[in-house]
Amino acid sequence: MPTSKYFDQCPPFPSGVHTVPLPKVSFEELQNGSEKESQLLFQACQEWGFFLLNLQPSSKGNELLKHAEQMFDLTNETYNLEQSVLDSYAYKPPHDLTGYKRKGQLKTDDGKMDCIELYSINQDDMLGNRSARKNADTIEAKRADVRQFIENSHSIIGMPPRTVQGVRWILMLADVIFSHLDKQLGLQPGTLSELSPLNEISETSVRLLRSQSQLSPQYDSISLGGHTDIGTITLLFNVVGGLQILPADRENELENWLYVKPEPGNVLVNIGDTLVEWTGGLLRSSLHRVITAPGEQALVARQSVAYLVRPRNNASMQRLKSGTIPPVEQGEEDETRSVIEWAAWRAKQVMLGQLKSQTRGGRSAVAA
Ligand SMILES: O=C(O)CCC(=O)C(=O)O
Ligand SMILES: [Fe+2]
Repeated sequence: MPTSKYFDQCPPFPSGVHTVPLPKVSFEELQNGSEKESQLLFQACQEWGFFLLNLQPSSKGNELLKHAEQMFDLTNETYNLEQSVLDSYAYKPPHDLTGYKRKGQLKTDDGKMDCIELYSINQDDMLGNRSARKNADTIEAKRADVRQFIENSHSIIGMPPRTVQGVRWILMLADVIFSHLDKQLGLQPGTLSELSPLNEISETSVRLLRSQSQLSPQYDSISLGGHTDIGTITLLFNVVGGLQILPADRENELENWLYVKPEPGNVLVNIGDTLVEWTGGLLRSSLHRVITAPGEQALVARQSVAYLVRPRNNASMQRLKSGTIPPVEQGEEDETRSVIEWAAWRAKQVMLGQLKSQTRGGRSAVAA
């Protein structure tokens, strides 16, 4: 979530709604190599597939919060554009998900249509790894800010920063998270980072999301249907509530979903399906969705910013090998497709209704 500026502008998250007791992991402790924090992170990735990462008081963490705030400003500027202008940057599913998706184009769990707008910005476009796309003017004007957001986020997750002005901070986050996951999974240091380098083509994106305020809120209205993220890891910044997680052992019924309470100074981190595949189901990718914000928060527009990390397109989906990751057993099929082939197959399965989004993974580790 960004710094408190955006929190101060909206009504408080109400008490009395059911929230997920998500573990809070300290980024500074992870940077310092704390084994306790490393284990907390790993357990959260197994039990919930989600955790809150407290970016304060780390200076690198605070830098990321400032960049996230710039992305919130960019979201505001972009959604202030005329509808016809936004529509001229429309995404082209299923092959090209970069660009703008207006509300009402996706079916939600209850058979109704979504009410969220998305604008996806392609990482390679921002970093210059592929020829530049023409994005909305607001985004074109802020290419340097977006690059900076990507670089800083990436470094927090786990990719060696490249000397591209701006993008480095988001990448730093990834570096830290992946190095702890490498350790807990018994992988060689650098394994996960090397699968997602910034200078190789991937489907990684920065997504700006917005749903409008409601005058007479319908609290059970689903803005974005239940799904898991397809990539490795997602960093999600939000201020207004509405994000919900379905705990692993629960049926998909309204009362079973739990809200995530946005916390100033924190970023929400979640595991995607690729890490479930690579770890033979050791890590969990949880079903989540967006519903009308609770209480008075429904009366204001809701925006969020997601950094959705995908591995390089030519990486393999094959299970990683270590003393901790369960080996492929007899009768089990090992995945041999590349990241890009697997993603295309999966998108097709979902479109044909043959693959239902559901929580996956969370299996116990083998004794090392
Ligand atoms: O807006 C949110 O809080 C969630 C967005 C999300 O889950 C996604 O973009 O994949
Ligand atoms: Fe998601």
